[in-house]
Amino acid sequence: MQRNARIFVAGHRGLVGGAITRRLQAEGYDNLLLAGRDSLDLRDRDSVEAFFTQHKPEYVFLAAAKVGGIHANNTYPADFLFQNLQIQNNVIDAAYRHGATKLTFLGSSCIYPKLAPQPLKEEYLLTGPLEPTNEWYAIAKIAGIKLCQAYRRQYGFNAISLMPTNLYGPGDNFDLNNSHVLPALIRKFHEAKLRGDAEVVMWGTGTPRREFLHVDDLADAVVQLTRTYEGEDIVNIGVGEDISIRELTELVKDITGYPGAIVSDTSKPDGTPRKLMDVSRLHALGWQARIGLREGIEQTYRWFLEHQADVRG
Ligand SMILES: NC(=O)C1=CN([C@@H]2O[C@H](COP(=O)(O)OP(=O)(O)OC[C@H]3O[C@@H](n4cnc5c(N)ncnc54)[C@H](OP(=O)(O)O)[C@@H]3O)[C@@H](O)[C@H]2O)C=CC1
Ligand SMILES: C[C@H]1O[C@H](OP(=O)(O)OP(=O)(O)OC[C@H]2O[C@@H](n3cnc4c(=O)[nH]c(N)nc43)[C@H](O)[C@@H]2O)[C@@H](O)[C@@H](O)C1=O
Repeated sequence: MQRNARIFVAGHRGLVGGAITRRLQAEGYDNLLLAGRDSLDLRDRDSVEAFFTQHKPEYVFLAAAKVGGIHANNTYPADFLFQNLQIQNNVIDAAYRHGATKLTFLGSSCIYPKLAPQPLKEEYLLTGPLEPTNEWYAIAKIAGIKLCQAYRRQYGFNAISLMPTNLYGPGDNFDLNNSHVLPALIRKFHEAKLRGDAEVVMWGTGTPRREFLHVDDLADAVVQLTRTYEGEDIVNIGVGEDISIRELTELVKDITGYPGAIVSDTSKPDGTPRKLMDVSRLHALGWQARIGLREGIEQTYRWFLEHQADVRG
């Protein structure tokens, strides 16, 4: 990937797209194509076609998607399935037809069966039923993986698919209903501390286990693998360690300095009991996470404090 290559980061205002953009800029890539949803709605095939005709990106990072936590996934199944299929179909097909050198597609750990053995190996894809709260999103992501594989087999298009674990970091969505657990907890504890609330609500039982990767680590892995990995097989991107939601809640409480109690709302879904990535393929490709969870949450909390006025949600 030459420093002056035309690189389209789709979704550059999001958590992941923002981190990939920062990473590329820090490495001196100075020909980034950064059209936001206001000027380019990726659900619209004609607009995507016009964009690719005009700009002919050589590299495409597909980090635009309809994204949300367990509640959003469960509440808007049609949006998660249809919009994600539209975005990825339009972008992957246009990238191929307009001669892109490479496309990097991002899936998610939720593509694996709900009760798959742990840690989750890449070959467990399509071996069992999905978690019901996010099966719509997972089906779209699986279709994206398969589209990349099919275009590689039939047309020789160099599309790779990377599967990040749960992510967090600067630029996250801090909406209390639609975000993922980590930004939601940061905001809940911070606001409860300011208001002097006696308790903070943790959704579900606290027993599910999740793995969390800082988005700057993710961006590092995505850029490295885009440079070095060419293959049909998907690659997990994670840390290889997990934590229970109860332990995570205690950790965020400690970092934010909230003195009150934690209570469970068991009317909210737990989702998948455990999602721990097997990262042997990733390690064999020469990449390992660097940012520890406590350090990463502390840094994200500082970012939240500095940007509260413009956080999403
Ligand atoms: N966050 C996580 O924990 C994980 C994320 N991933 C994957 O990483 C990718 C990025 O996720 P993340 O950064 O967290 O999500 P965000 O919601 O933070 O960002 C998504 C981006 O996509 C853009 N977008 C959405 N719809 C459209 C559209 N119709 N046209 C143009 N742009 C659009 C959004 O624009 P706008 O701001 O205008 O809405 C936003 O910039 C996704 O593929 C997701 O599946 C994978 C695993 C975990
Ligand atoms: C990345 C991944 O993200 C989603 O899956 P998820 O991992 O289940 O997502 P989550 O971060 O929202 O929740 C993790 C756990 O945490 C608990 N929990 C406690 N308290 C809060 C809370 O306040 N907010 C949220 N959101 N969850 C909470 C919550 O009940 C659950 O047990 C997918 O839909 C899918 O889209 C996907 O790929």
